[in-house]
Amino acid sequence: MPATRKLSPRKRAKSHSEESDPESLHSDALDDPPPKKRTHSSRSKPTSSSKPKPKRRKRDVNKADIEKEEDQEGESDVDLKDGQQVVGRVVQAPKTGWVPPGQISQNTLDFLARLKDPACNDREWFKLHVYRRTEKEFKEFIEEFTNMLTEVDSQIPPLPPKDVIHRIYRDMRFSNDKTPYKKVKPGDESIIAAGAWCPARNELATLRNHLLHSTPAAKTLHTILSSKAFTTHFGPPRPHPRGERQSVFGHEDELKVAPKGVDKNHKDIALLKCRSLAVTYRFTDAQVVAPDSEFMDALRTVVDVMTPFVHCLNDLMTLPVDDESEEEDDGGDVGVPEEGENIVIPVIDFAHFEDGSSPARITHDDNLAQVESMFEWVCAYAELALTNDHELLDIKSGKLFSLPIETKMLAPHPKEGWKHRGYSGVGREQVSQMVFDPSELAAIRKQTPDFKESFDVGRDNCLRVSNVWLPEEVLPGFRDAASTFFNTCRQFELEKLLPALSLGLGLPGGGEFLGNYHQDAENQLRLLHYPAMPTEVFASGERGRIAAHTDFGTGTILFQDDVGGLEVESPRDSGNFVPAPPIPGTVVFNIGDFLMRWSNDTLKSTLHRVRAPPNDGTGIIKERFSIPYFMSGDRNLLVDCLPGCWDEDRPKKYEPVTPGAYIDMRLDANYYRIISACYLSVSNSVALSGNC
Ligand SMILES: O=C(O)CCC(=O)C(=O)O
Ligand SMILES: [Fe+2]
Repeated sequence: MPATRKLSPRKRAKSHSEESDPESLHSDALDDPPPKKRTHSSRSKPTSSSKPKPKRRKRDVNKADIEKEEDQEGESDVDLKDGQQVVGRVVQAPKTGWVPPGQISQNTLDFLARLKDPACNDREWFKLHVYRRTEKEFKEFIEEFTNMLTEVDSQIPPLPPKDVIHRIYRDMRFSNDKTPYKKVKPGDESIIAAGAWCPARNELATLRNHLLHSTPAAKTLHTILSSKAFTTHFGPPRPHPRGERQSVFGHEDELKVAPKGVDKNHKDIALLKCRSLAVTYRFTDAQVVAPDSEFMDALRTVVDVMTPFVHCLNDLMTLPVDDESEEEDDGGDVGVPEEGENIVIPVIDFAHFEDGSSPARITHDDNLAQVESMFEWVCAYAELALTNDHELLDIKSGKLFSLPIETKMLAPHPKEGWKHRGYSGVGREQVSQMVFDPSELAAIRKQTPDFKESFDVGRDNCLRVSNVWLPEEVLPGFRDAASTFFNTCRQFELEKLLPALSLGLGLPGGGEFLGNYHQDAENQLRLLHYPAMPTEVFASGERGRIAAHTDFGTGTILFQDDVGGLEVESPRDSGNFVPAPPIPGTVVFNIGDFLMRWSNDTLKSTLHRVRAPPNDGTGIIKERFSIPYFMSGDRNLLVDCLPGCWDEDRPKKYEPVTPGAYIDMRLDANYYRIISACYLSVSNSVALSGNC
């Protein structure tokens, strides 16, 4: 409730001196205990013996406000004795709505919110509305917070609140904005942040040196950034596709190009471009003012996750890089697991899935456990009874690509980029990972394109996109074999894979949930050929057969021959690619970006790439054949976050979207010259094999 306060001459003198010294406007100085006695009389103008009006009464609007508020409160009458004048009115803190020490009240948020209003952000308003109570509340909160912080992180010194709370006064000397107090952002924008913000030059150099040499500390950083707790709070360990904040990425000071002297294809280039390595966690106002110290508990959870990150950064910025432990990262040894890595890509055995015409169920508990474990993994091998059709990979597809180019061009990929059917020659497509900025795309496209050719096949009788076939006499039986292969994949998708995923995610409908969204899917089977190349082409390590990317859709089943070179990023160690070599009788399944979005990032799409296999001494890197089968949801069904993948603590991160709109957006980024086939990226690969 507002109250007028009379100031004695002594007080008034103090107030006058405060005008010229913003620091003295601190609430402690101003908001003295209320006068013991308040008198009521008509509000007096200063008497002739009063001192002149203070200069700072510069804004009539405030005067009017004061009068209005005083009148409203019926407290406009103040008996002024000689020598007294009203220099301001202190608005008392609300009487209700306060909370026990260690919590934040709505009163405090309201006060901070009003500071954002320029009409309030002036000294007069501040003096009149200083809520000493709010400040006290915040100091008590910080005291509790520091106790919690020092309990969780023993490296943090227990400093008193006054030493850690920022002053609210702005330094206006060099600013056009002359509002004196910092404007906090009201409305669900409270954050806790941790990390290294604009580290000094030497510290940044040391940190980058660790990354460049893949030191143990750098590996620890990757492990932390990719850990489940960290990604749940701060997002996947890679830059956001639209440059937004995600994990440590997306700060304004990030470099656009590689730091001087650093290879732009370095596996840690995204981290090397960061100048600040910091993460932020946001709380809604409702969370901040939640009763029973819920907010402090929530902060503790986040601090728990942040602590190893902070310790690791301290190491990265201070520990010298041990020359002995330097590992040259020339990219030439990709495909060979690093020593001590011991990474095993699980094999998911679908043998226990029921067979039959009705949607398959998982009938074996162990099997369900395996499916669940696949969610923790980038890439798993699962069994799929496609071994017979596999000959298509070796024979038909081999024959197809050895035809003369003029013959292959009898089934050209349509000019419309989105019609992913028919033949695309070497260099038509270059896979770019989530780059949507036109200038960046142009730069990527200037690089030599991926050396591969492809033939895309879709479902027969699709009205929107028809297949483009070679004349039958050119390659007899090819059309039949490719269609059969497509149908086998489709059957596996509907009867085994989608039910397994639905059950593994605990979706309603007994395994049928995801299948219902994949009824007319315009999936693509892509026959891929990477021609043999002289070793020198890959010698620098800068070029691979296909650049690191994630696939776009629900997921991809990927068949590969025995040449090798496929690698997937370890889910626990961002930037660390591990080989996913062919395992006889299995295929690889990867989860795509759309399913990641659909599942509110519960399932992670995983980066994969194809590097040249190690040099076998012949001077030639062997050709490679592979066949991805890209699965995507029904184009026009609007999908919202999957049930069970969001709740109050895990709010939905994405707007509903149709698979069609999402994939079109991704595909736009991928093709150049003659735009060729659809490219859906795989992550969380599962390899399928055996006798389901
Ligand atoms: O050739 C391969 O094994 C990988 C192909 C691939 O990732 C893709 O086409 O999306
Ligand atoms: Fe892919």
